[in-house]
Amino acid sequence: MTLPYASQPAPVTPPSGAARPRLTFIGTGYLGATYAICYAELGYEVIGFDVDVDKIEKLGQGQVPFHEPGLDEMLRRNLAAGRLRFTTSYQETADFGDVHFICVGTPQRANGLGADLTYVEASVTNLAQHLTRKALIVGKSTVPVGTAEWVEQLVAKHARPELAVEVAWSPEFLQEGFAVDDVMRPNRIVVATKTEWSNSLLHAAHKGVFDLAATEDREVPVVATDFATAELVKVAANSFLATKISFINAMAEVCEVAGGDVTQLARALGYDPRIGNRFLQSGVGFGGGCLPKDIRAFQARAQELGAGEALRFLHEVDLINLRRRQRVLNLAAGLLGRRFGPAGPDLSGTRIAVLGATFKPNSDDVRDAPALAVAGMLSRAGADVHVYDPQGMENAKRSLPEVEYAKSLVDAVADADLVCVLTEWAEFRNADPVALGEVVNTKLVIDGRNCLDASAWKSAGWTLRALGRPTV
Ligand SMILES: NC(=O)C1=CN([C@@H]2O[C@H](COP(=O)(O)OP(=O)(O)OC[C@H]3O[C@@H](n4cnc5c(N)ncnc54)[C@H](O)[C@@H]3O)[C@@H](O)[C@H]2O)C=CC1
Ligand SMILES: O=C(O)[C@H]1O[C@H](OP(=O)(O)OP(=O)(O)OC[C@H]2O[C@@H](n3ccc(=O)[nH]c3=O)[C@H](O)[C@@H]2O)[C@H](O)[C@@H](O)[C@@H]1O
Repeated sequence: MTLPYASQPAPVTPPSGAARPRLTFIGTGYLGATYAICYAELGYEVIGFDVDVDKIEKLGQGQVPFHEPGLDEMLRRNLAAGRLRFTTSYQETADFGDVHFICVGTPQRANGLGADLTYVEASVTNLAQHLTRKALIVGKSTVPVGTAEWVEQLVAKHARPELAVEVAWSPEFLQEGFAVDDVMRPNRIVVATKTEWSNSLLHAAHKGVFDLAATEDREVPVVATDFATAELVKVAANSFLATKISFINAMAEVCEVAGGDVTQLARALGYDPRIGNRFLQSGVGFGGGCLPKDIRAFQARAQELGAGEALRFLHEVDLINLRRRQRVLNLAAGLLGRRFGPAGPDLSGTRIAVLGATFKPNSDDVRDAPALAVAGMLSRAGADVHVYDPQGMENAKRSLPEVEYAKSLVDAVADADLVCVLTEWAEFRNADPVALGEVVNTKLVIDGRNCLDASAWKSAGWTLRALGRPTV
């Protein structure tokens, strides 16, 4: 059963008796910590819970354990105001919350394409076992369709029946790097509730967002739907975004052989409002903790449900995307005049600067980052690789220890035979090609994100190859 959501549901008294529902966010990674902090900023009393003791200690001391613009100051302000705290205690969390948002990771399974739901199972089971009064558990993690019903069964099995604990689903669409604004000013909220009570309570839990929108003369569209649709909206959205990126990268492949310029092609496409100009930035492809794993998990789930054929194109989307990484390796080898053996190109004796490690700028997230993947491929081909990233160095060192890490952009490019710009940080876009030209061995650059001013680099004497564009 689906219930109307946006249209002023009846007021509800939260089980804690507080005026506004008390919120908990279970899993304080990129999603949960951002939510906990932003909802405290909106005036809610909030607990962030995680099993990772280090993370919780850091957050409690006012340090956001990842890079997200605007979040640090907001964390400290809300800790000081007493609206926000962090804990590793399920009991404290269960005793406090009226609405518990499940924000734990759902990574790709180690032995397959599907989503690993271990953390969802552990967090829901433990929370349910510790509840001592009625509460609403809301799934926010990205999950395979059918998970919400399974979570309901877990809750029924592990929570005391007389508490009548309820489950709702509300997937999340925030983009790292814009997370604060995306949470405070979402472009839509999708909810799936099954009773008047959960509908009213979830509305109250989102009211801060609606109130903020009203003060700014905006509205937040709400789509109220059933569990399955809510789960599917999320993976459909990420699949669409991934497809759009792979579409333009497929065009880049064709431009490369036909002599076209994919950036001009994208610009021309984007003026058509039916297509739109966003997510048409071609380059080394998409990465991160979500798009790659979500399109794979979606295919795996569709296969299980007998609809594998419908999503076969997502396999192609994935392949186009992964080919971009290989393309940078092959281009590097070609530009450096290296031979291709049966195991790929031999880059031994070359020194290559890789600028960028994170999956995109304004983030320190290196999960499935194309830049770091290419750095690894270049290194395995024998190159002496020096990586520099403004924010991602610590995570990158843990993820890919076998390459060198430079202290600065200039250190990275010093004596390089080739520079590869693989994440479009402003520091790289605005770098002075004249100054860099003085420290490199050869003025050869691959623009893996179509982010450099080609004419400025050319005037400074560089040979620049951008993916999907003619050489300058
Ligand atoms: N990162 C993003 O921008 C977005 C992520 N999502 C989805 O949100 C979910 C979380 O993603 P991230 O925050 O990026 O992952 P993350 O890996 O940064 O954070 C997950 C957190 O869950 C914690 N955790 C694991 N087991 C737990 C347990 N039993 N109890 C409590 N905490 C536990 C981990 O310690 C970690 O801190 C995923 O399903 C993801 O697909 C959805 C939209 C945006
Ligand atoms: O489910 C999630 O976690 C999130 O995944 C993505 O957000 P995010 O991973 O933060 O990053 P995006 O900005 O979408 O970028 C993803 C990747 O695509 C690449 N990209 C993006 C846009 C583009 O035009 N071209 C392109 O190659 C980026 O460099 C990056 O590697 C979605 O945009 C969010 O809506 C979603 O909530």
